[in-house]
Amino acid sequence: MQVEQTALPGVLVLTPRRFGDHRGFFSESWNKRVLAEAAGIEPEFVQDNHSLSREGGTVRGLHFQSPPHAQGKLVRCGRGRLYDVAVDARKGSPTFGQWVGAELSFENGRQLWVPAGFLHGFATREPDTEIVYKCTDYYVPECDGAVRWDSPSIGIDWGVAGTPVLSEKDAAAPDFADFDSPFTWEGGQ
Ligand SMILES: Cc1cn([C@H]2C[C@H](O)[C@@H](COP(=O)(O)OP(=O)(O)O[C@H]3O[C@H](C)C(=O)[C@H](O)[C@H]3O)O2)c(=O)[nH]c1=O
Repeated sequence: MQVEQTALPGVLVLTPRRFGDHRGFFSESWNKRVLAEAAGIEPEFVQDNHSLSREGGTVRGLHFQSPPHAQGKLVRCGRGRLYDVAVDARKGSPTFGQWVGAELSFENGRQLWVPAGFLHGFATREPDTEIVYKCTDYYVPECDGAVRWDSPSIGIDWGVAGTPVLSEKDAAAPDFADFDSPFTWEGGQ
């Protein structure tokens, strides 16, 4: 598995190996031991998520779950193409409020590791794009939160022309500047 650091320490781009043959390909999309040995992370996943976005130019995010149910996410694109984004929301972090993005697609097989303490969102680049991701905690609606996708104080370049397709929740989310993050940087990475 190829491991790439990003500008946000702790956020990784992972590319599992693909074994191609005349039928297509095989890939271990997640292997606990390989993740520990190659990337030095040992998340305990408890829930897999899968969503389909019918239109290109759909944005889902920026989302998080607050402690004690903060979620780390291992994200990949099952069909189509998307731009996946992580934002450091940990108070006191040297990279607080900074973001990174990576294009994930069925074709490139790339994944993004988004640790707990980071906001997560994505923009679809094609119709009928499917995202699948493993989470380190269960869905707890009372802890589910959102920040505006286009918060000027973050300044994410989503690569989306005009207003994206949004849920009502995302359209009404507060700006990052007005967001009292529940996350605190614990030093180290
Ligand atoms: C997240 C989640 C949602 N739901 C239910 C709640 C709603 O009735 C319905 C749609 O939920 P929502 O509109 O929050 O779905 P997304 O906009 O795709 O939200 C997700 O998108 C961003 C990119 C994320 O990283 C999060 O996992 C998550 O916030 O699924 C569940 O039953 N379990 C869950 O884990």
